[in-house]
Amino acid sequence: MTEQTPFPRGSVATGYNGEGVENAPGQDAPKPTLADPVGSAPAAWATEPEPEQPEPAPAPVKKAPAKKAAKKGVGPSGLKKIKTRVPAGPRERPTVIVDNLHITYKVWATGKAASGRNSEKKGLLARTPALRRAREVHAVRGISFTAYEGDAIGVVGTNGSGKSTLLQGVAGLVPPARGSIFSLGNPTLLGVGAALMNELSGERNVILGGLALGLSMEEVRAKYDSIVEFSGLEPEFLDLPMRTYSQGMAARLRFSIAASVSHQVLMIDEALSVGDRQFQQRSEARIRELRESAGTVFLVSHALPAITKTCNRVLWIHKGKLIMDGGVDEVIQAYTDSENGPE
Ligand SMILES: Nc1ncnc2c1ncn2[C@@H]1O[C@H](COP(=O)(O)OP(=O)(O)OP(=O)(O)O)[C@@H](O)[C@H]1O
Repeated sequence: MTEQTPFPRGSVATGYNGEGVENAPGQDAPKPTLADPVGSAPAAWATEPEPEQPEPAPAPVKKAPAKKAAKKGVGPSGLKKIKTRVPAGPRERPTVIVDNLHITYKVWATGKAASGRNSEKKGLLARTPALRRAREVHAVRGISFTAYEGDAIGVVGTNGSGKSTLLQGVAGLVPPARGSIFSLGNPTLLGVGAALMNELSGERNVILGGLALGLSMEEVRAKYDSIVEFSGLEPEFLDLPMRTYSQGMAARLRFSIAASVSHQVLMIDEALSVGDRQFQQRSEARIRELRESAGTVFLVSHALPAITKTCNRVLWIHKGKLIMDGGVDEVIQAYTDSENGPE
């Protein structure tokens, strides 16, 4: 479990110079230009930087073996540092600016979260002080990028590299430890775990989900048939509680509800991989439409072909750092070729 704090909202990012972004992944990415940080743009929110904390004493730097250190362009993680230019595209207006974002989770060594003062005093752990030391997982380490209207951004990386955490940060579900996130509108995160009500029928969940997305009852009624049709669920299932659905069926319904409205920023975390082939094709086409309607779509997936077909840009994350940000072909190629690439 994570330790969460209320997520401040408020100021606004406008006037960003929307040119191609030169990115030295995870390290020397340029600072976004934020003119008029408070006020006049469409509804937006931003995290507020935390008050300055004294920097902890630097950990002793482990020297890389002489042979490796001599290898030009290779960072301490053993990954080749690659500078890329994000391909010129429909980059008029930024929709998401992530500036030097750090996200940490605090967990007890036993796997229990540091959920409150009392948890220290309760149970067996209280008698075994060595075990109940909190551990910090630094899941996102200084990531910076800017997303633009019309961008469909694939996010790739091995298991545990920080992809989901990054999207959860952008969605405001986990607070940044450091850094800032600026966004137009409220980014919608569609994950496999996104909550619908298991005890309610599919039909009720379509209505509930539509209302939760800000549609009026009339708009939900008008979209109802197309949502059900898109999901491909047999009509008889719509009367049954969601808990009787398979994981794939539930994921299809969730995607269909979320994709029925245009989002300024829609983030999809592995939700596509659970549907069948036909549904995946429909979903990929819908992502392209959403992107064309000037929204920004983020797609976290281990299915590289899905990313190749739907995205114009890819972020490669490794151990919480942005390794590469660029066009689909070059990033997928570098990721696939890397020893830190797909398992
Ligand atoms: N709720 C949590 N509490 C503590 N640690 C977490 C939590 N969620 C993720 N982590 C840790 O943060 C790191 C990044 O995890 P994250 O789920 O973001 O990776 P991912 O790239 O999405 O992985 P995958 O491809 O397996 O879904 C991992 O080390 C993981 O163990």
